[in-house]
Amino acid sequence: MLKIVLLGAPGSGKGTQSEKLVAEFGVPQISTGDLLRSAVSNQTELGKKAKSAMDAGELVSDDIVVGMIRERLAEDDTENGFILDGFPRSLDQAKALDSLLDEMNRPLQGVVHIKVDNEEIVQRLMARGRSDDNEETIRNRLKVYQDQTQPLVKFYEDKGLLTAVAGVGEIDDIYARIKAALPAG
Ligand SMILES: Nc1ncnc2c1ncn2[C@@H]1O[C@H](COP(=O)(O)OP(=O)(O)O)[C@@H](O)[C@H]1O
Ligand SMILES: [Mg+2]
Repeated sequence: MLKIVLLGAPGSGKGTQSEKLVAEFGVPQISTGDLLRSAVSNQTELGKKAKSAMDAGELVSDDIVVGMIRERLAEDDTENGFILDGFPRSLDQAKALDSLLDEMNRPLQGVVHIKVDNEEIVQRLMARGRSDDNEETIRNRLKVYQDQTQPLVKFYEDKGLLTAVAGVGEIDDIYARIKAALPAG
């Protein structure tokens, strides 16, 4: 059983580290960014609504992402847990997640905060070069992260759920730190 949130700036390595956790623990990674990008490329109604916010590096509306998470968590493969990547991204989303997990009687076990400093983040995102990774969007996403997502550090700290790990160095070394930070049970 592993029910965790990976918290960290865009480009902090949440996706990379999730893949390794998925392989080892056999629970799915749930990435709102990946779900949204797939909705955009499939040109669904939801994708059409989300696209402009994504292109601008803004947050997509809560009703869209919370609805997506609600549906995804209802699927059978989350029976043994989940790794949330890129959600929650604001206090409102964190509170929505709390009540959702309450409803389902599946409380969160822990939150791992992958810490990488801003300069390194900008370098990584510029190198990644996804369509929502141009310089202006990157700058805006970092601002959105600082304003809206960073407050989650305190929110989860206050709940006694947060562990921070250094997100720099070799991927395998970071993974070892994350494993050491995982909640027991
Ligand atoms: N929880 C969320 N709430 C609102 N918007 C989101 C959320 N997750 C992803 N998005 C949208 O999708 C974009 C890409 O997200 P993501 O793939 O998680 O980026 P990264 O992995 O670089 O942090 C975000 O900039 C945002 O527009
Ligand atoms: Mg990601």
